[in-house]
Amino acid sequence: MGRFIIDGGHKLQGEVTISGAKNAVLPILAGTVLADGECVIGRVPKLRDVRVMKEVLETLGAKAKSEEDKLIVDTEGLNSCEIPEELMRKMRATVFLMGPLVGRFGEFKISQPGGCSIGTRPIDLHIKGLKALGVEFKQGHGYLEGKAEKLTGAEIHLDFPSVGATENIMMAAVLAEGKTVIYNSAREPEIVDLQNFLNQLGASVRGAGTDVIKIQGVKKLHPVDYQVIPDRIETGTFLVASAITKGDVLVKDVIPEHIEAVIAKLVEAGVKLNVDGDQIQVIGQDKWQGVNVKTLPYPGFATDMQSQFMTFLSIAEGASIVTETIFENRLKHADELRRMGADIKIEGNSAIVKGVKKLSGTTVEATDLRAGAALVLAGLIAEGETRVENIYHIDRGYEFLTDKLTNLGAKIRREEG
Ligand SMILES: CC(=O)N[C@H]1[C@@H](OP(=O)(O)OP(=O)(O)OC[C@H]2O[C@@H](n3ccc(=O)[nH]c3=O)[C@H](O)[C@@H]2O)O[C@H](CO)[C@@H](O)[C@@H]1O
Ligand SMILES: C=C(OP(=O)(O)O)C(=O)O
Repeated sequence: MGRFIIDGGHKLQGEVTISGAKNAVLPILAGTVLADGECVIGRVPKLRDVRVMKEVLETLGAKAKSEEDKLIVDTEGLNSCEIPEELMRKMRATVFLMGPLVGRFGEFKISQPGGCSIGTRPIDLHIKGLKALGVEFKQGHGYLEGKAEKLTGAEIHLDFPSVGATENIMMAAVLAEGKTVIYNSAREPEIVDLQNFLNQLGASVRGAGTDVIKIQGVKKLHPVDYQVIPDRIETGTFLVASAITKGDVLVKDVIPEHIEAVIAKLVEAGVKLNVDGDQIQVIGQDKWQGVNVKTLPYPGFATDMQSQFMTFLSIAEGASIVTETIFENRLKHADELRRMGADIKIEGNSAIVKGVKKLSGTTVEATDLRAGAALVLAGLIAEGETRVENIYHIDRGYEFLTDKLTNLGAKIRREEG
């Protein structure tokens, strides 16, 4: 399974460059199916989820090869619309293939997607949206089939601004006949990135970044070169890593507007940050205050930063309340942080965190991707050695994590087996 072994207590210092965004590149790679030919996607992070997406595309008949930080995907030879169950189970983002496959070929066959154990994560809103465009669904033993003779634009009201449902509907609608309007759409930066990619392919999508997205269907799309946005969650994780070790780190190649909510909370807690263009300098402080955090859809505080922030608050001065409103089971890291000496009590969907003076190293388990990141952060400041088990979760979302942290002065190594 593999583990990280961290010797805590070292200040992080220096510069770190942020990789491409996992949550932007995955729908974009799925979206390459829409264009018949070779797309060159740039700033592709080397992550487990990206490798799975590449394997899925190859299973469908596409050719995909990596060149430095590029992934070249040729979807001309695509000859299957069925994703095998063992690949579906490997990650959540396989579900993004529904929209592109039905858009280009009028059909798909998938099974329930995998992903982090942070909640039940139904796909009813994806299905509702695709149905509105004309997709007929058939559910069998462990599979879900979708077919459409023709896709027709529709007005779709999402009950919740689901990121994945918004993306799937966008990708199905670009080749539908007529106009689609998605109301209460998700506003995350990754949606804007997908809109930009689709429009370069020749689609007509407007409004991403707001809660109404309008898509005018076109007849055909063509392949392009495209570069994905930097990862705002990796950015936030390194800001916290610097702050929590009282370090002094320049975080480079970022889009600060994408993590304003995290920056605002760090500043409220007393961390000094200098934002300058696409760089953020974190100036380490000896102490910081507890603050309350509530996760919300963008532009609110991202659920994907909640765990890492909880580690930060676990050694703040005073108490904090962390409330998780997006996923119903995303506070599991609290148990592991408690093993390291944190004082955290769970009440419903909130964690009451009372700052302690120090954490101490022990063996802890990553229960999901960001919980794993939170434990790595805890390991960086803990007294003694921390062993973070099940790091395959962390490999889903952080490129070159040990190298990046080691370059900043952390003592972290990976042990396989
Ligand atoms: C690959 C990717 O981009 N993953 C991100 C995406 O996940 P994902 O797209 O799965 O997240 P959603 O925005 O869809 O989910 C948010 C909430 O809506 C619920 N829901 C969602 C769809 C649906 O059909 N029915 C339903 O009830 C979910 O269970 C969850 O409680 O956005 C999340 C919220 O910002 C992030 O944490 C994930 O990192
Ligand atoms: C929950 C996450 O990812 P996914 O939706 O791919 O499971 C995440 O990136 O924190």
